[in-house]
Amino acid sequence: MPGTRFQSGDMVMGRWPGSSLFYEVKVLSYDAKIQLYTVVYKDGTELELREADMKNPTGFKPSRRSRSRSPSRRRSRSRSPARTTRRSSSRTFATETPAARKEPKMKEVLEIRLSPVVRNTCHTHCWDLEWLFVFECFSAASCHVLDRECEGGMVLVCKLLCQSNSTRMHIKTDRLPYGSSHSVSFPPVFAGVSCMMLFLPVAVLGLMVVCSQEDASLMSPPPLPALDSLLDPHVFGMVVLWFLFQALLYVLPVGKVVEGIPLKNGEWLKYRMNTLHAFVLTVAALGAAVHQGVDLGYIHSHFLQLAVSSLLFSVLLSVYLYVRSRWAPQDQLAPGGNSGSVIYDFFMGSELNPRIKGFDLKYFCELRPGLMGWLVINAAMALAEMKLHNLDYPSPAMILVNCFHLFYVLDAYWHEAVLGYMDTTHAGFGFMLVFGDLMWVPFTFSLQSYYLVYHPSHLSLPWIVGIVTLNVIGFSIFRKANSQKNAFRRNPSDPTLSHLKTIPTATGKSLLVSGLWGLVRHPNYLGDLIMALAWSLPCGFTHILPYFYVIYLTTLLVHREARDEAQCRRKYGSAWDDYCREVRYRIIPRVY
Ligand SMILES: NC(=O)C1=CN([C@@H]2O[C@H](COP(=O)(O)OP(=O)(O)OC[C@H]3O[C@@H](n4cnc5c(N)ncnc54)[C@H](OP(=O)(O)O)[C@@H]3O)[C@@H](O)[C@H]2O)C=CC1
Ligand SMILES: CC(C)=CCC[C@@H](C)[C@H]1CC=C2C3=C(CC[C@@]21C)[C@@]1(C)CC[C@H](O)C(C)(C)[C@@H]1CC3
Repeated sequence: MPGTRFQSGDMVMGRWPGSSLFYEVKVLSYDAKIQLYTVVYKDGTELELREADMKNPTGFKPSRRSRSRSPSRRRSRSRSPARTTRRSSSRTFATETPAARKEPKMKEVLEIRLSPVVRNTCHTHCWDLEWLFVFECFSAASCHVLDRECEGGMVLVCKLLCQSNSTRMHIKTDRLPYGSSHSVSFPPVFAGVSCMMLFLPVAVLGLMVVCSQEDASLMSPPPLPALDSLLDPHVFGMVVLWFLFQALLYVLPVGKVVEGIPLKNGEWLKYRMNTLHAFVLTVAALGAAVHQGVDLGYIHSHFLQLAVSSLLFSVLLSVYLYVRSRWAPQDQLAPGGNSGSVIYDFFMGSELNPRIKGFDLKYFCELRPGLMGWLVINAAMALAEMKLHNLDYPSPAMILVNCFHLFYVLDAYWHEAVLGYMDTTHAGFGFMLVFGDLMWVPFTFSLQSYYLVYHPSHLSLPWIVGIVTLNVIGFSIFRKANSQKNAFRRNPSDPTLSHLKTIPTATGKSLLVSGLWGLVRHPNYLGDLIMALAWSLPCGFTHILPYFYVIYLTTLLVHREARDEAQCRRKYGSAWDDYCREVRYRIIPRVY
């Protein structure tokens, strides 16, 4: 490349688009016509950079900077955001301009997350493929697609223009920043999603049927009753009534209104926090109904019918959600939420936070009809146990299970916890979550109390004390970890957290790296799993079925952890690798 400042093969420092961060790049070529260098970053991203955005590596010195802003946190080991990429003894792979040193300013860093989703099953012509690009920008910077290079109908490289500084980027789909792409290949997805939609409801019903057998063995499941005997219009009416009653409580003008997550268009969603009020009013209403002669035993005697009606209701609600999502504006869709496959979008959900006026369907379903229904079912099972075994009081095992579950749900209500969780902020609201909230949660989470109705379990006092202690330990870890993380995300300078060590990341957010978050990378999952075990133990060791919840939660959280890990690696780059090196275990110390 005669006459140019940098030659092909040179290792130089290149600015990451939209940010003030420089990373080591290799010069590939120079286009004299447009006066741009094509460079490749260490993670494989190819960009076209202007000469002004490239510097000689010798001019770079590692910056010294405290890891945290609060004076108390400054005591902890210093680490610059340069550590978001690795450093060698001889040179600095990334460094920052003084402007980026104050963490709030680091919001200027642009994080690009591309989720290409094929919208068309036709793989023959590349222009038949539409792509959905999800950009998570921490500044007003945005990019638009200039062009695509395709081969065999698949997009290989996307050419993007970063509007904030006119940088052009070529992003290879197999080399997205931090190596992630979720291109959807339809035939397997279609089959997988269809199987899950059939399998999950049948599994719930199967578990319920086995639970009511004397030999509650999964090895000898009895046949499912005929579907028409399970579909009862009266029961369906009760399910609809329950949903509407909870919806009515949700819209009551009590409880404070808080801001949740910002939408892609910068708007902040508002949520009314009145789950505890709703809980108290539900208990009062049920108390009044029982006083008026309503028999809660109906729930036990129509348990399967209730589950089937909830399933039907979930399907209808999901159809409504799918249909309305077709008209939803693009900026209200979940990442990857409009894949073009009916079945996939129906299952995963397209809209992120579907609302009817201010009524947030996802937030409502996550916390109310299902979780509250779970508690009511538990109470009904305690009554059924007393009736079946002629008891004055429920058994200690039943009391323990009821109390643990009640405590867990009240904790969720006290903290109105779901706003910052992955499902609220990232997942579309489709059949999976609707079914999860309205059928899976109430009818599988209550399996332990249902099991105890038919399988009495005698607990000695030391055993009771041991189980309660285990639950307290699990809950303390779960609560403390979630509260610390939430408080830290709300206010990173929170004085109550100033004793904790943190690692800064290039996005401007830091990661907690000591205390519970220094023990394992998901202490909140650990606490949840310990609690799950404590909930199963009162049922004894005769059958595996009461341990279904632990098995489900372990599977779900291990999968979630992997998904979150991939997301965090993409978001935080090698700062996340640093965190993983410092905190080696994911969920269980020294085991996993
Ligand atoms: N009972 C049940 O069926 C279920 C219960 N749960 C429970 O729900 C709760 C929430 O779970 P979930 O939403 O999956 O995940 P988390 O609440 O753990 O959220 C993960 C996010 O936390 C942030 N984070 C990760 N590590 C750190 C760190 N070291 N310091 C600061 N922030 C960090 C990252 O987001 P960012 O950096 O962007 O803020 C990451 O994406 C858990 O307690 C879980 O056990 C979950 C699923 C099912
Ligand atoms: C198999 C299948 C269809 C799974 C769907 C998953 C859902 C059942 C769960 C996904 C995340 C959940 C959370 C809770 C309940 C289960 C679902 C909906 C939660 C509301 C329970 C109470 C907790 O305190 C919580 C608020 C932390 C929790 C949030 C995640």
